[in-house]
Amino acid sequence: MNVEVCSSIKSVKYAFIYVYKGHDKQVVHIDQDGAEPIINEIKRYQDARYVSPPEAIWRIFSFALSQIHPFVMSLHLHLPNQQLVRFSDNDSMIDIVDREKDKSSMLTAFFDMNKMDEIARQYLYKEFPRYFTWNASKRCWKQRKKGEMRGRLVSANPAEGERYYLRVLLSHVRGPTCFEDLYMVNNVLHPTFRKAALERGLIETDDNLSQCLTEASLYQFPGTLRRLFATILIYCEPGDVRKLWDDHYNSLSEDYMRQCESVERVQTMVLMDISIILQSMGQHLNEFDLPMVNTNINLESGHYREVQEEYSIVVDDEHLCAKDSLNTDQKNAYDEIMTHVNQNRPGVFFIDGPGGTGKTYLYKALLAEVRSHGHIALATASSGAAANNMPEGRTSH
Ligand SMILES: Nc1ncnc2c1ncn2[C@@H]1O[C@H](COP(=O)(O)OP(=O)(O)OP(=O)(O)O)[C@@H](O)[C@H]1O
Repeated sequence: MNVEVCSSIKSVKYAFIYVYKGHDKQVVHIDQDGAEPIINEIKRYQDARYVSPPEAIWRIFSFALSQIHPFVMSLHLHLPNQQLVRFSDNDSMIDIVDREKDKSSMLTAFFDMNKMDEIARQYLYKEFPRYFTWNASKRCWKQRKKGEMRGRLVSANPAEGERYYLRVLLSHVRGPTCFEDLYMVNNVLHPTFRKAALERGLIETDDNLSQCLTEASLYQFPGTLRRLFATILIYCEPGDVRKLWDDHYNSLSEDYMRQCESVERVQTMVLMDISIILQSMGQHLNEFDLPMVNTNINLESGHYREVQEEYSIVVDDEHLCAKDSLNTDQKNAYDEIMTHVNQNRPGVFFIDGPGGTGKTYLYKALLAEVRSHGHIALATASSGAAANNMPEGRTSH
């Protein structure tokens, strides 16, 4: 049995990736006899997914793939009159606009409930599903009698402007009965949610931006966080960019840190990623107070980042020496496989043996040998636990 111990919410983020990333699959390409196939191994590796027998059985029997307890409800977030409306191709535009039902959303119904019910006013929007149930057909909230539910306000990026500040306000203001209540601070009606949030002291410092990154780092992966960081630099004008960088560097570089041992190289890779995003938005890295990119580090030798990562694997001396202590069966397999590698001949080998007979030991010796010659050896397994047994092993999906 594989047991995963999650010690922080961040570990949970990685555990859940398997639930949400979609099922495994395999891509097969059949070439015509005699035709010289064009093989792009990297693309194949990126595209190929694999349906393992346990997963196939699990799906054939329609066993549940995941379960959530307590249920989490995602709460609508929209600006005034910008709620989502559903319609079919044949509906007339006038009917769609006039349809009373569509004027009500979870958010406006939350305002309506606050108007009617004094008790409701003590809760934040995100706390609402705990005490009220959402009736989707009648578009209204009703007092909860049983069951458990948590609310999660859908995320908003600071680059979205007003929608983001509306989210900030809804996360702090209890009992609003309409959008105007959120624009209103100390009896002054402000023209924007941003101004109202500022007046309430919710966004007066970079704390707010830092909080946004901290919150995002709980469920977003480093690539998305780097995009968010670049977006913040451009649209949110943080006062102290270097502090924001220092405080969130670990989250921004989490993936590269796992793949690469050189601290300087990791930093350069993160900065280069951010630089590319900034350039796509018309700005340059050197306009911000960020560490200098070390131009001596060449990241361009491979077209694909995956190639770069594979080349940067450091081979363990112990694994390099393993080839000298293989037993006879291991040595036979090793020689056969290495002969194919050295003569550049294709081949598929199946190594079988009872538990503890040295299969992984052999893989380590093979991986070290191939990698030490500057070649790429992809170590994959169908489960995370098995992949972890091999140096730089990965789960194949
Ligand atoms: N030729 C060898 N010389 C020294 N130690 C070895 C050799 N082959 C295997 N071992 C050791 O034996 C133990 C079991 O080997 P290994 O983990 O490779 O087995 P396995 O077949 O992969 O097992 P499982 O199927 O349970 O994963 C390990 O501690 C490994 O270091």
